Amino acid sequence: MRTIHVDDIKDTVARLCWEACYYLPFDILDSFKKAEQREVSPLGKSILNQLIENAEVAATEHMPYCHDTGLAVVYVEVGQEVYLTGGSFQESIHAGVRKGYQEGFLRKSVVGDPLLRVNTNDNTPAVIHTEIVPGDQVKITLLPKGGGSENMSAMKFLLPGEGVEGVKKFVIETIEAAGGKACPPVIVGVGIGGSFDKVTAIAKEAILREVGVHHHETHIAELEKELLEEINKTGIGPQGLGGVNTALWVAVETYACHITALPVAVNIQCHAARKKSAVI
Ligand SMILES: O=C(O)C[C@H](O)C(=O)O
Repeated sequence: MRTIHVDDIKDTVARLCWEACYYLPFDILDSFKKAEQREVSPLGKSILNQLIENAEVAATEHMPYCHDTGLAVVYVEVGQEVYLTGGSFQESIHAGVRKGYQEGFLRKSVVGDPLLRVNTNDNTPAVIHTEIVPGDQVKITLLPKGGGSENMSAMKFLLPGEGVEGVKKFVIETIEAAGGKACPPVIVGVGIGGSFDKVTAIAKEAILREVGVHHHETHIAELEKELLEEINKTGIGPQGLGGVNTALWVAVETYACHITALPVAVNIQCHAARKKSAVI
């Protein structure tokens, strides 16, 4: 067994909060540059250049890439040979978010009660997904999820007979309904299968996948390519002002499901596609 103190988890989460919000990942920045080269709309090109410049300024000035520094979604893979000591594991993650958002001067975007709507003023609580995995390490991934694109995400139970064509139709309808409100160019995470809860979980996991990496199964990789092409034919374009870059990438994750069901979820990630991991 390896002993890890929960304060290490807290400090790592805190660091990941501001690192994720200041430094856009390389794969996302690279996808902006490729999108700028393909873009045919002068306005679209200008927007993509502004996104690239914005990312560079945020990184050099150590400032948030976007004013919406998101709801902190935290994925933790805990090795089954790890002994966590020093207090509550869950509380150490919330404490890390509290510390990271305060010390990193990140906007606090969480209300404690969805109906009473009073800001918790420290961006807690986080949304925490924990998985027990082999090994003696703890891997933490921070996904600060912006509100605008999350609001445009959707889930639907299709009839199994609707098949892959039904899935494509639902994804395109969701992207068209989102239009400019999801801050395109977006990353589109699609979940297919599982249950009501699982399908949305895998759609969100999909947006964490590196841009440029397709699903390992050929028919799913083909679906990703077709969806990307169809989404970019909508003409919504950068910031919804027209162009050939509505999405930078589409990632599809699947899971087994009930014989009567074909659940589909579309989790839209705005161009502020922040994600950062660390291993303890
Ligand atoms: O939360 C916000 O500031 C706005 C939001 O991210 C949006 O996309 O409109």
